[in-house]
Amino acid sequence: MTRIAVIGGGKIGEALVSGLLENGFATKDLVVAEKFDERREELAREYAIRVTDSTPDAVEGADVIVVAVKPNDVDAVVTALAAAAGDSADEQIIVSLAAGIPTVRYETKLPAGSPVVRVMPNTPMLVGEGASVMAAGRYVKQQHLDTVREILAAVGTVSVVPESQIDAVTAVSGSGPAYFFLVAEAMIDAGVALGLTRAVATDLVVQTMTGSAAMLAKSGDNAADLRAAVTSPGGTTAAAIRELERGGVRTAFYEALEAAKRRSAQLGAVADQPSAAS
Ligand SMILES: NC(=O)C1=CN([C@@H]2O[C@H](COP(=O)(O)OP(=O)(O)OC[C@H]3O[C@@H](n4cnc5c(N)ncnc54)[C@H](OP(=O)(O)O)[C@@H]3O)[C@@H](O)[C@H]2O)C=CC1
Ligand SMILES: O=C(O)[C@@H]1CCC=N1
Repeated sequence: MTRIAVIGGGKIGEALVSGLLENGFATKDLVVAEKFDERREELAREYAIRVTDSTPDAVEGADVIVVAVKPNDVDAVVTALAAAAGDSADEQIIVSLAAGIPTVRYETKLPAGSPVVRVMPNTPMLVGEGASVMAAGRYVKQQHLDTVREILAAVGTVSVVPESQIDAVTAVSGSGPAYFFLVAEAMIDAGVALGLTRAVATDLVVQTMTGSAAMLAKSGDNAADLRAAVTSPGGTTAAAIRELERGGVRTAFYEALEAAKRRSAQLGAVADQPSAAS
């Protein structure tokens, strides 16, 4: 089995570990490096995996190294990986989950030829329903992508795009769960305002979201047609949609996703980085 070291045991690191363990990966094949003492204890207790405070310790003997720290912490991790790389005889695949950080940022510091796969995952991988999108770095071969795909496929769908599209992917599916949670939160509050108990409103919203997503995935109809099918002439849905359109919901989504994509690009833009060609 592939041995995986996860650097950063925060929200997305935990979602990955938890999803992998739920889906057939063995505790002995997973190790997490995490800076924060309490968090280390929490992860070790919850998942019975090895958790260390040292990146060099975690990556020793790993086939795949997943970097799951905040974008600002990536450079420090890459420096540690570069120092540790000399100790490893075997090729290790680096998988970067950090929003915005380009593969070249790793490649310029790691030993020449290091395979770096940039991945944008999302938190539903915690329940095996993630959407992960991979982009290959300069030295990545098909066999590296196959290995990473096998890991991510245990926790959801996996697709591949050119790295130039990863900021857009981040705006759609990386941040996407937050948009749906926001809509759910607003609908639940609105249901409560109409007199439903919070428990009833929550159950109804969750099931309506689940059912709607299942219809989109399985019916073969597109979103516009499915929405039209709910909207009876002169009925309740038409009255509601008119208010949503008046509130600018559609424009708000265009603007929101543009802002997310822009922010992703900003996170990766560091003025003094060498160019990909150097
Ligand atoms: N959350 C999400 O939905 C998604 C996140 N991502 C990406 O995943 C990355 C992590 O995000 P998220 O999990 O939300 O962030 P978190 O802050 O929850 O987790 C990062 C963890 O890494 C720890 N850490 C920092 N530096 C090191 C280090 N050198 N060695 C070991 N551990 C370290 C942090 O500790 P401390 O807090 O003490 O610094 C923290 O516990 C980000 O780059 C983000 O862009 C991608 C897709 C979705
Ligand atoms: O908000 C963020 O920056 C991260 C990346 C995608 C989802 N969460």
